Amino acid sequence: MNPQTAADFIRSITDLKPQVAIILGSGLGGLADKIDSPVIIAFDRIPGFGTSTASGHRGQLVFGSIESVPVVAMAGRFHRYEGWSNDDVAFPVDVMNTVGASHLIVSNAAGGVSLKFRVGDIVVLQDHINFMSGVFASDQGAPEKFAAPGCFNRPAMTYDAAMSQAAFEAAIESGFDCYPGTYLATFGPTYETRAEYRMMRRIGADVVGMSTVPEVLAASRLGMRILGLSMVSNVANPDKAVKASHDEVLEAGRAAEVKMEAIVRKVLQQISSSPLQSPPV
Ligand SMILES: O=P(O)(O)O[C@@H]1C[C@H](O)[C@@H](CO)O1
Ligand code: HPA
Repeated sequence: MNPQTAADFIRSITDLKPQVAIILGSGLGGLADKIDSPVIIAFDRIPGFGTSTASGHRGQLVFGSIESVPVVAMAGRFHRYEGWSNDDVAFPVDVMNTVGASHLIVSNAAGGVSLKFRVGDIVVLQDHINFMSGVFASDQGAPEKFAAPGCFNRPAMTYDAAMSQAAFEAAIESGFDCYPGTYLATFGPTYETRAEYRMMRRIGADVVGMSTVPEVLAASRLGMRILGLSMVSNVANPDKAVKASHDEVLEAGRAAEVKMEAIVRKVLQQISSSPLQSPPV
């Protein structure tokens, strides 16, 4: 599916040109209710979009503004474990970029692998480890975009220093814990064994989740500036048998929404007052 077809459909409903795209992870969808003058489009109306089936994901694109910055938020996302291909998961990023977004704020709920994290902490992604199968290849073959010159290069990485800095400033101002970290993406949907958590900690992961990397790779390919945020929804403790559940993940997300909102507002204020200066790292 061509992103332009989806963009044309969206244009028939709203001519708002978003500067920033926001992907709201599990339990974090409430931020969509904070968007001024919202125009809501259900995913299943948009050509090429699937239907989000994971619980805690509403399945809507919400256009409007926050802090006077035009935004589009994805309330819900697609996951590989729901049966979508990498192209399906990344398609909305292409579409949001086609309708104008040059920046991406992508959030998720994730297990805290690093010993220092507590439930509700926010981790500002500096890098990722990709354990999802086949992320660089389409499940349907090799589409043109992946065969472009340079596609075998390391993705020009990726997470934006100035947007990260704004996130840390928001945490200091609002008085909550926020750390830099590396996200490890698994295919899911099972949570990890204790041995797997131990291995992830050893190889340098700070948080583990089941999303984000396909969207980040697409945004990186499109030259978007990217802020990645994980909300620690459960402590991935290799030393104690603790059961993780999706309900726990959703509940932690709702409790941490206020922190995500503080960060998003700060980043958007900085974008609107003086375009954030540093290039992507
Ligand atoms: O969409 P995100 O990454 O926030 O969803 C997390 C990861 C899994 O989909 C699920 C696990 O409970 O929540
Ligand atoms: O512990 C976890 N592991 C994988 N994905 C997750 N998403 C939330 N918590 C976790």
